[in-house]
Amino acid sequence: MLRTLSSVNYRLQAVRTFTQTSFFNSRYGDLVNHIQATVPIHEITPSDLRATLQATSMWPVVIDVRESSEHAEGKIPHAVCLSRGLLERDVEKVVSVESERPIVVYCAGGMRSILAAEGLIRLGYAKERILSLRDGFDGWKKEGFEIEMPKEERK
Ligand SMILES: O=S(=O)([O-])[S-]
Repeated sequence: MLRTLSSVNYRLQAVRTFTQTSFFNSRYGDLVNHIQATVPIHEITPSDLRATLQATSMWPVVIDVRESSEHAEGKIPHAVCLSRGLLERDVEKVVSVESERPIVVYCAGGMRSILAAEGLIRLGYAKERILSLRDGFDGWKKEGFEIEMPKEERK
């Protein structure tokens, strides 16, 4: 499905159902699936996000909602780190509710970002602006796309 979001074309992915794995309990999966059944949150693939970041003059705001302990493995270039726990509190410092810029949220595997996206919509961000990165940072890495490593901390 191709959808126009301001000047940016996104190929939106069909809503999918998450099945339980050893990484999360079934209630967590049920919660994510419930959001996808009721809201739902649009997803973008790593390839489509990369193409968008390379092609468009209207970059989406990319927000990394992983915890700081997960940043050692790097992040998507230019992404803003705002962990899931601080997202609703601090997101307006990064992008305003009134802005038309698309927002892509990502986590490690693509589930927490669904919850994060729902939180943004509840805050008042237009649903049409919000995308979750399918398969998250793991999917981005698997494609072999660029990774920005954290700067060495000064001692
Ligand atoms: O929430 S997660 O997909 O990063 S495990």
